[in-house]
Amino acid sequence: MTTSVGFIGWRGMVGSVLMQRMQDEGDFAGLDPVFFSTSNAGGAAPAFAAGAPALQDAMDVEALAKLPILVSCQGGDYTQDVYPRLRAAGWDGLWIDAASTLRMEDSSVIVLDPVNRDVIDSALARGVKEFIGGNCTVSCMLMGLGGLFKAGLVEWGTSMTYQAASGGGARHMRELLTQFGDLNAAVSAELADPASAILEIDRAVLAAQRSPELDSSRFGVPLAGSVIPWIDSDLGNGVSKEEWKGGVETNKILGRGADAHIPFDGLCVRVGAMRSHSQAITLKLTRDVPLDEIADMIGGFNEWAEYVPNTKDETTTRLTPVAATGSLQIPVGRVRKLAMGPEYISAFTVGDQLLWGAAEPLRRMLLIALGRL
Ligand SMILES: NC(=O)C1=CN([C@@H]2O[C@H](COP(=O)(O)OP(=O)(O)OC[C@H]3O[C@@H](n4cnc5c(N)ncnc54)[C@H](OP(=O)(O)O)[C@@H]3O)[C@@H](O)[C@H]2O)C=CC1
Ligand SMILES: N[C@@H](CC(=O)OP(=O)(O)O)C(=O)O
Repeated sequence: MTTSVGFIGWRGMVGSVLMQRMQDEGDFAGLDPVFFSTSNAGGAAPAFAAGAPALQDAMDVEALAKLPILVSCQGGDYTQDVYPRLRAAGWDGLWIDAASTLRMEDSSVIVLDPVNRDVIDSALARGVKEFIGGNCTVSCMLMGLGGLFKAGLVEWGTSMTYQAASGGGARHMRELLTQFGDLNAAVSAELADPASAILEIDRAVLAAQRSPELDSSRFGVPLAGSVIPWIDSDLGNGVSKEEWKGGVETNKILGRGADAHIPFDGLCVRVGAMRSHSQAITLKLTRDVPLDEIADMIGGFNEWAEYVPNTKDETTTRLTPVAATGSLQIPVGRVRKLAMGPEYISAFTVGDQLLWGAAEPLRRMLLIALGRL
């Protein structure tokens, strides 16, 4: 028997990675996919889905409500607008979503099954209908370091992130590349001349970065050759929404109620990496644990967490966005005891935030809902 599943947002950054993973894993077998669009209703369904009907209007609640399962990677504004109207129209199906809109609702579960399969299964048994992918940095962090959290070893943690342009979506990646190109073009003649003065090049690049001509419409300020230490909205108390998610989502995924919250906080920073989010983490452990035991707990937690020995060679070859992108593996390295005491450890982890940070938990949630995983 085939199941009809509606896909919204399938051509965006997260959606296209999800579509690729589903093709790679043969997940479309036994599915009748129906594709929706906010911009091209009536257009052709994607070529990989032979036989699928033409694109349907993603704003058409009646069309959406015909499907028993909907998977949305369209974004938070879309969820906020359409989801309540779907429920108001009496739709009783399963909603699987990448957006943050519903994550902290009591009615929803944040899905990251290698960490919280028990939470997902009990929610399904209770009739929960909202399964939401977690924030990318949180999901990648828990995929890598979840073994320490699950062992009850983390008293508190802090994470300083280095988040790639792709976290903003397809158009943000294009903007970063365009900026790199424009900056290069501003000094290409001088670069070609080994005798040209580096300070002249530096001045010309800075002038191009500060020029209103440089397209910064997506990020708001230049990212190429710079960093932006604020991600997502301003909560008005000095905390960015991205930073707030780190604490609340970590605890919700782990199923820890208010009385058992693990304090987790830090600063979130956008950097000019294309894809894959990195984070430097400090953990205060509940007791002094030898480093080799910590390494075993990290690497043994799931088949994707990968302990990277704390040497310069291993770190620089395996622990970068360039090394991690496109892979489901989550390398965790730079693990050492800090000068503050034997219970304080550092770690650095990188994860392809479009895989474990976004598409993969949704793909697996769909398989769980279909009884295939
Ligand atoms: N990017 C990330 O790392 C993560 C994102 N998320 C969440 O996932 C949701 C979707 O994010 P993301 O995929 O990054 O968003 P995108 O901006 O890449 O895509 C969202 C939608 O934008 C429309 N769109 C307009 N122009 C383009 C274009 N040139 N190329 C592709 N799509 C275009 C598409 O809708 P249409 O086809 O209808 O026109 C698409 O579905 C958001 O809620 C986000 O917060 C969650 C975790 C990580
Ligand atoms: N905010 C993240 C990506 C993202 O979309 O996260 P969330 O799904 O929590 O809004 C970033 O920009 O890197």
